[in-house]
Amino acid sequence: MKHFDAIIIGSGQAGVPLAKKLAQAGKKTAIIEKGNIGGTCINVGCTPTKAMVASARAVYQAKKASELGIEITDVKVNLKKIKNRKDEIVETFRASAQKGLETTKGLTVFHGEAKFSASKELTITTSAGKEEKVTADWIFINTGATTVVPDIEGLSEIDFLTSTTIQDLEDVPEHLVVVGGNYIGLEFGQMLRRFGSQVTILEKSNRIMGREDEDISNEISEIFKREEIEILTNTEIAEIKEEKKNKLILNVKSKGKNHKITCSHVLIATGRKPQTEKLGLELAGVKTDDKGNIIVSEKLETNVKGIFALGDVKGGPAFTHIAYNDYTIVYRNLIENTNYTISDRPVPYCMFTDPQLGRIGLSENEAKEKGLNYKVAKMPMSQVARAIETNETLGMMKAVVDVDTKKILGASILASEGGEIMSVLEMAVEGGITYDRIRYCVFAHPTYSESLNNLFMKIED
Ligand SMILES: Cc1cc2nc3c(=O)[nH]c(=O)nc-3n(C[C@H](O)[C@H](O)[C@H](O)COP(=O)(O)OP(=O)(O)OC[C@H]3O[C@@H](n4cnc5c(N)ncnc54)[C@H](O)[C@@H]3O)c2cc1C
Ligand SMILES: NC(=O)c1ccc[n+]([C@@H]2O[C@H](COP(=O)([O-])OP(=O)(O)OC[C@H]3O[C@@H](n4cnc5c(N)ncnc54)[C@H](O)[C@@H]3O)[C@@H](O)[C@H]2O)c1
Repeated sequence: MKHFDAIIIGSGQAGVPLAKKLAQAGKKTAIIEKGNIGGTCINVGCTPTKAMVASARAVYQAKKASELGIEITDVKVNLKKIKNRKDEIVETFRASAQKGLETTKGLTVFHGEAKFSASKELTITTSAGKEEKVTADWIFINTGATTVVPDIEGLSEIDFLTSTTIQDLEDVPEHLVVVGGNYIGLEFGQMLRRFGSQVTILEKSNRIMGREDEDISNEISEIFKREEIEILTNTEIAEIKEEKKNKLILNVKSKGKNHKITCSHVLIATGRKPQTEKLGLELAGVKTDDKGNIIVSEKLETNVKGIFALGDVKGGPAFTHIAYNDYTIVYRNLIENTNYTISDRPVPYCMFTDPQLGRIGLSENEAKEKGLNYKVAKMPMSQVARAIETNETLGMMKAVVDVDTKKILGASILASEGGEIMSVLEMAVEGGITYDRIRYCVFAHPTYSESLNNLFMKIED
C-alpha cells in the first residue's frame, strides 16, 4: 500500500493549487480525481458559463446598437459556434491545470474515485474497475457539489436540463422553463432569452434572489421583465408530463392556483448539494450535517485530526474564490505555521447577469437584523456619467454604512461591471477606508468607480 504525506480528493479550486504547493514544499503528495481535472469551475461552472454569457451580451449589444446610432441588421445566434468557443476555452484551462499537476515534482495524480476504507486510508477505483489502496497523514477533501434534483412528479421521466447539460445544447430551445430564481437560474435564464428562447422562471419563494434586499431583487426582476423574461414567484411545479419530444406540459401551482405551462425544455436550478454520499465518511469517522456538508472548524479541519475539507463540500458560501481561499488558509497554517481562520474573511460575490450584481458584506436586511446603527446610500445607474455615456444605465448602487464608525458594512452594485465596482469597495472595507473618505477620493474620470464619490455624498451626516 502506498503511503503519502498528503492526499487531496478532488481537483477543484482548492485541490489543484494545494496539491502543487504541498509537493513543492517537500511533502510526498497525491491528488485523486474521478472526472476532469479542474473541477466544477473550469469544466462546467464559472469558465464555460461566463464564456457563454459573453456571447449573450454580444447579441444583446448588437440588437440595441441602434440606440448608439449603429444599425446592425440580421443578428443571428450560432449556438454551435458559441458552444465550440466555450469548449475550446474550457479545454485550454483544463489542459493547463492538468499539465501543472503532472509536471510538479513529488506529486502523483490518480484518475479514479476515492472512498475512505479506514480513518486515513482510501480506496481508489478507476473507471476500468481496478482498485488501489493508499494512506496518508493528511487528507484534504475537496469533492465539491452537484445539482439538487427536486422531488417533482414526472421529472425523472423527462430529459430535463441541468447547469451542465444545458451547456451542450446546439439548438436554441423554443421555450425554456427555469426552475429556481437565483444565480444559476438567472444567469442561464437571461442568456437563453438573449439567444432567442422564450423564458419563464419559476421561483418557489416570494421573490427571486431571496437572499438580497427587496429593492435589489425587485430591480433585477424589472430588468428581466424589460427583456420579456417571465418571472413567476410563489410558484412550484406539481407535475411534469412529456406529450412528445420538446413538448412538456407542466402542472404549476402559482400563488395558490393551479395552471398549465407548455414548454420545450426545463432547466433545474434549485441549488447544489455536497458530494459526500459515496465518500465512505462513516469509515473515517468524519461528521457531516443533516444536508451532508462536512462539518469543519474555523481552520477547516474536520472532527478527525489531519482530515480537512475545503470548498463547496463543507457547505456555502459556494464560490470559486472561497474554495481557493480555503486552500491558502490550510496551506499557510500547515506549512508556514500561521494561524488563519475562515471566521473573519470577506465573502464577495458577483452574479453574472447583465447588469452584474456585485456584492460584499452585509445587506440592509442583515444590518437591520443585527440591530446595527446604519445608514443606506443609494443611487440609480441612470445618474452615473459613465453609464449614460456607455448606454448602460440599468441598475443601482447601494451601500450600507455604520453611522458610528463610518465604516462600509456592505454594498450591492447592480451595474455594468458591478463586480469590478464592488471590488473597489471591498478594498475599502479590507483597508478600513471609511465612506467619508471615499466621498473625496480622486478617481479617474469618467469611470464607474468615480461615481462612488456621489454615492456616499447621498448620506446625510
Ligand atoms: C453553472 C455554475 C456556474 C458557476 N459560476 C460561478 C461564478 O461565476 N463564480 C464563482 O465564484 N463560482 C461559480 N460557481 C461555483 C463554483 O464553480 C464552485 O463554488 C467551485 O467550483 C467549488 O470548487 P471546489 O474546489 O469546492 O470543488 P469542485 O470544483 O466542484 O471540484 C470537486 C472535484 O472533486 C471531484 N470528486 C468528487 N468526488 C470525488 C471522489 N470521490 N473521488 C475523486 N474525485 C472526486 C469532482 O469530480 C470534481 O472535479 C458556479 C457553479 C456552477 C454550477
Ligand atoms: N456567479 C456566481 O458566483 C455563481 C453562478 C452560478 C452558481 N453559483 C453557485 O452555485 C450554487 C447553486 O446555485 P443555484 O442558483 O442553483 O442555487 P441556490 O440555492 O442559490 O438557489 C436556488 C433557488 O431555487 C429556488 N427553489 C428551490 N426549490 C425550488 C422548486 N422546487 N421550485 C422553484 N424554485 C425552487 C430557491 O428558492 C432558490 O431561489 C450557489 O450556491 C452559488 O454559490 C455561483
